[in-house]
Amino acid sequence: MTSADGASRWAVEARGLGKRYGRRWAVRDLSVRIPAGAVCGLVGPNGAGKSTLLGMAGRLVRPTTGSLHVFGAPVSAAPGLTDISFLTQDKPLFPRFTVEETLRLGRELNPRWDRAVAERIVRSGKLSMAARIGSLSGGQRSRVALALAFGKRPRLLLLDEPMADLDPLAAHEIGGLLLAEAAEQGTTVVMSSHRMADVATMCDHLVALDGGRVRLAGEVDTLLAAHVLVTGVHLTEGVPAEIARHTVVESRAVGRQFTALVRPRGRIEGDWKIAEPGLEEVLLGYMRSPAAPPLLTAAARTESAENEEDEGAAA
Ligand SMILES: Nc1ncnc2c1ncn2[C@@H]1O[C@H](COP(=O)(O)OP(=O)(O)OP(=O)(O)O)[C@@H](O)[C@H]1O
Repeated sequence: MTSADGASRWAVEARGLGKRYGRRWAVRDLSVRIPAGAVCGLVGPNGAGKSTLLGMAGRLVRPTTGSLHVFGAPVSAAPGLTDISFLTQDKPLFPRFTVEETLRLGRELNPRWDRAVAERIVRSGKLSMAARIGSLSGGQRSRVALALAFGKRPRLLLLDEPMADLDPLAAHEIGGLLLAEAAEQGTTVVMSSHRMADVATMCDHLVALDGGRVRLAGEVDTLLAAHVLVTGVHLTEGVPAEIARHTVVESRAVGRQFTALVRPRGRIEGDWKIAEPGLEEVLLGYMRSPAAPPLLTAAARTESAENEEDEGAAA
């Protein structure tokens, strides 16, 4: 879909997207949208397919099946090259270059180079422009790599675990910087992370993968609002009938104490305590329960999937 000014509303749109390595699918039959302007967390256990999806959007990995559009154009189309900046997990930089030489290379390679943005990111870490990359700590290198990525002024910034080697203070500082720069430049950010706290504080959208498939996708607030935590006393085996009427993502009983993560289809009857779950509780519930049906909010569903099961507050 394109908006009135001709720009696509969707930064990323995958339909039936798949990537197979040998006989094994890393990403399988994936249909999902990420709106332009979103800061989207890409989460899931090791081997879920996060890097593969980022790699396909960043043109480092060629899809086996399906289609992938970035801002409405097929990802393979040449004109979009400068629109995308992809920071891979290994954050490749030349160790013998100084910070200044690294930024100069960024300027020479990128026609839309924004020197002020790149230098601001570097200077806010109190890095010397004369320091060699090889002499920097992991976190300091991450900062230079982010400066390069933002200096490109991409419309879509793909970050593969950008906070992985940062201490909590640096992660907090770089996270804030990233959000401020993204908001100022209108950049869409898709970042993979295992750090739920970062995702919860930074991201307004979420795509959760497991086994190469989407388990949850959409606005964080809408996804959270679609779930409740139900607790109470239950004397018999199994899920109580009044709970089983709803979509039960996960349930467990310890003694007489019953707990369930539920996508309610209307009011939950009975003497149950109902609470709002946190993002981590929802994500862990889906990761522990592979049989629970996936949930994509209306904003995340592609048209081909729009007639699929409609339930809960997220529909
Ligand atoms: N180049 C490759 N060759 C063969 N298999 C691969 C390759 N890249 C990824 N895979 C496989 O694809 C699956 C998904 O891997 P991917 O790196 O996308 O997962 P991930 O979610 O990013 O994991 P992590 O959280 O550990 O970084 C895994 O089973 C992995 O072994």
